[in-house]
Amino acid sequence: MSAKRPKLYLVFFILAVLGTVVPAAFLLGSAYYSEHRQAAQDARNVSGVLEARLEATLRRIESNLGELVADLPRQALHPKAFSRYGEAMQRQLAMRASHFPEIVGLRIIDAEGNVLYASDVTRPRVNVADRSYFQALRREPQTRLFFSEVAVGRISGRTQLVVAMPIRRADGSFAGVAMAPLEMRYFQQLFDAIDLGPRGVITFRRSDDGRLVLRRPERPGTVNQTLSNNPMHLRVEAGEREGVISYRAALDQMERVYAFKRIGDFPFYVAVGIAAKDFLAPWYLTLGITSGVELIFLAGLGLLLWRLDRAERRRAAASQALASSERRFQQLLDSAGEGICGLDRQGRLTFANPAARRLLGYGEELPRGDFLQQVHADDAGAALRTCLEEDRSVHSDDALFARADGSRFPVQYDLYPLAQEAGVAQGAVLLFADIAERKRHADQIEYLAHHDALTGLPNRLLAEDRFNQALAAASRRGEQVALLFLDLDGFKTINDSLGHEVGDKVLRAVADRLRSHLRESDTVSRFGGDEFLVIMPGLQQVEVIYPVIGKLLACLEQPLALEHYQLSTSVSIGVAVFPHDGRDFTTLMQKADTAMYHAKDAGRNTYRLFDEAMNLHAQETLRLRNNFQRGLDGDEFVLHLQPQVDLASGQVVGAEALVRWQDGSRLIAPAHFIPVAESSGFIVPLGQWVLRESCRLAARWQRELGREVTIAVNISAIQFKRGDLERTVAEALAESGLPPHLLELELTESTLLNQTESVLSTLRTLRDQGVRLSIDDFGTGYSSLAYLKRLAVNKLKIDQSFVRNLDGDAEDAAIVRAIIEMAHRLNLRTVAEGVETVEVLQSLRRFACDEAQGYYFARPLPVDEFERFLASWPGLLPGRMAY
Ligand SMILES: Nc1nc2c(ncn2[C@@H]2O[C@H](COP(=O)(O)O[C@H]3[C@@H](O)[C@H](n4cnc5c(=O)[nH]c(N)nc54)O[C@@H]3COP(=O)(O)O)[C@@H](O)[C@H]2O)c(=O)[nH]1
Repeated sequence: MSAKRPKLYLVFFILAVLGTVVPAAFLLGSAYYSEHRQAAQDARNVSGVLEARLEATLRRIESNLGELVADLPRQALHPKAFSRYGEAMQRQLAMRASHFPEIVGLRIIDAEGNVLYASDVTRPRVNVADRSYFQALRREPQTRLFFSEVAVGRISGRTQLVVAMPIRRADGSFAGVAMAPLEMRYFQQLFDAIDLGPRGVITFRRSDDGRLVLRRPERPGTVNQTLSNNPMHLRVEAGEREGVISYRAALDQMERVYAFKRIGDFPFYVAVGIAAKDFLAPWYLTLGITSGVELIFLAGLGLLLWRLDRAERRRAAASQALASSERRFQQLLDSAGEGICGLDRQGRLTFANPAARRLLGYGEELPRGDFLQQVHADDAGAALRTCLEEDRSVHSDDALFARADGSRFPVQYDLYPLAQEAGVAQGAVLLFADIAERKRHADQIEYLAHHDALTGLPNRLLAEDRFNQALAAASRRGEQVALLFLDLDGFKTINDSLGHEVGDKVLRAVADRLRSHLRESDTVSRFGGDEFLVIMPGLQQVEVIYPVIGKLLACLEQPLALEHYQLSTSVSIGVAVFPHDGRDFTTLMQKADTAMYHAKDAGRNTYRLFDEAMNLHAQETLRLRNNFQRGLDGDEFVLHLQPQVDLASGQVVGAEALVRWQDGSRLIAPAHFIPVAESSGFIVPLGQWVLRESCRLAARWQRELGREVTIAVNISAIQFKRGDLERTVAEALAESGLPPHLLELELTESTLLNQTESVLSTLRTLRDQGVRLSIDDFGTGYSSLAYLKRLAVNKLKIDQSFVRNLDGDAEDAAIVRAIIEMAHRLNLRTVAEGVETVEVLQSLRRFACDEAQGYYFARPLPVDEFERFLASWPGLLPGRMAY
């Protein structure tokens, strides 16, 4: 219905247009034709009147001229007859002419063209033999009547058209002319008196050749002009005597209705034209007014209908939008995953979407009675009911709803009061979602966020939280809390050599053991890697932790049986205690960590309690770490050289390069910074610098002093692991030009023990190039003979702990002697370090030790001092003579 209405408006409008425009057009059309007819009639009337008048004039002139010619004595035409006939002739002519206001006068002309008599001039002495009428009549004397062109008369001086009649003798020959010039001004005045409207015209023309005789209004240059292709003249030429015709005039481009009429039998016709613009002016006015009124009416009607149509369309669009909104709303309700229920003011269910029915286990039939009481399993129904009555919205993130079968499930819900109508609340909408799954996820996320995935132990976050709780309780009760920082010994080796899977099993097993040896109130946490933390809260005395630590050390010492492996583990433990060592988690953790490193340094598989000295040491370590690069860039590292003396020749045959750090005025010993450089990795660039500098010095001594002094350089285990030792050595040799046999690399036993096959091959390559290898601190480690053979080292450096007391300690002496003998059997040279006394020197010589190094000869010396020492060394050893 509503869709059809706009079309109805259009039909109505079209009918209105047709109903008003068509009659108006018809009436206007009738009026138009009527105006046309009237104009034609008017033109015809005027042309009829004018024709009658002009015909009468011409006929009277014709009869007068005829009478005059007939009555004229032919002797009067003789040139000398004027005296006899002149007066009488003029009188007669004047009398006749007085009846014709249309003519200028009457004239009698002889056969030579002399005007003999004139009605208005006594003795005219004018000749007209050159005039067309005269010549035409002389040529054709039988002509009845002749009409000339319009011209200015010679006697009158006025514009005229001559009507001429021939005078014939008895034998019919030409004797002269009688003529009457028509006064054009007279006819002009006659035409002017007729009102044909401002653009009306009257023309008087010749019917034979169309020449214009007279036109009203006048148009200069048009008189005597012929016509060509004029539609009216064509009809006259065709023989029509009268008629009506409409056309646009070529002369002024004006549309007119013309009525034309031939003037009796004379060769003239008169045409009367009334301009369309004149006779249609009232019609045009009517047309304008009618059209205006019509347009205003139709525009008003159109506007009204358009507004009605628009209002109708809007109404239709609004109701469509409402319908689709309702559809969408219904779809929303049906497809929503959330339960949506409508409630009345009494808490009764008015509707429930499919999700609500499914979640609550309802069928088609909705439950009756107080729905809120039924559904709210946690007894909050009454409270909710109150909110409903008070039009308050309610939100709950965690509530329990009861299903139809009585089972319960967790929900999140919102209760919104419905808008009031006429001041009365409409009830409420209840939206709820089953959050069981979400809760499970949240619990899972919560668990993962606070536990270590591998062992299931609390992670750092939860440990910190537990610690803070323990700390708060301890603060209240005046108790202490211990933090035990545990790091597995040698775990990295297990991981690297047996793989991560075995490593993970070890970690899980360690976690289980820790858990099983601690109380419920203690927290065991894993910090990632092989680091664990134990929090022991509520301690009255710190001493109670010692048996626990003992238990932990003991339980982790027990070999772990993992599938095919029987693995030995141990742990180093650092302990920090609240409030003694700090009052917050971060500080205590740092301190427990520091203490743990001291436990590692102390040989592992033990524990250390944090003390302030450890802290200072840790700070110093940090300071050194931060300043290493600056030291290297600023040339703060220097080499000191300690001579090595050949005990057979007494000559200085070598020097050990020992690095020092000139940190401002402080000269830092290597024992202080080398371990830090090793733990930070800085030992790699530092070791490269030592190698380059050592080679440069030994090459200079060879080049400048002509001395072949072997330079012994200490190589750290880290340089093997992280540095490109082979290339570094090659570059140092190439750069300095030192022959490889003058470079000796000092390696510790422990370094060699932990090396992989690739490191051993590096050493063999160096050895093959001619670089010497010596084993430093020999006797303190495993003293494995196997690698001596495999590496083909050149020299053993007997540790100074055996050498120093060699003289007074029989055991040390035996060890030193055994090392020397064994070395010699293996074809190795020996060097004893730490020689401080002449007695020790003598003993070494007795044992046939090859070289010696120690304070007895010189302390490690700066380069210039060493060079002076080298130059001044006498080459003689005490007791040499006795040897
Ligand atoms: N990886 C690198 N290690 C280096 C480098 N430079 C030094 N070091 C290692 O630092 C440790 C300490 O060295 P230093 O303080 O220089 O001590 C050396 C000697 O001064 C000392 N010595 C020598 N003779 C005596 C003596 O008669 N009595 C006595 N009490 N001490 C003496 O022994 C140290 C040399 O030891 P060693 O290397 O085992 O020959 C030291 O372990 C260096 O290895 C370096 O550039 N790289």
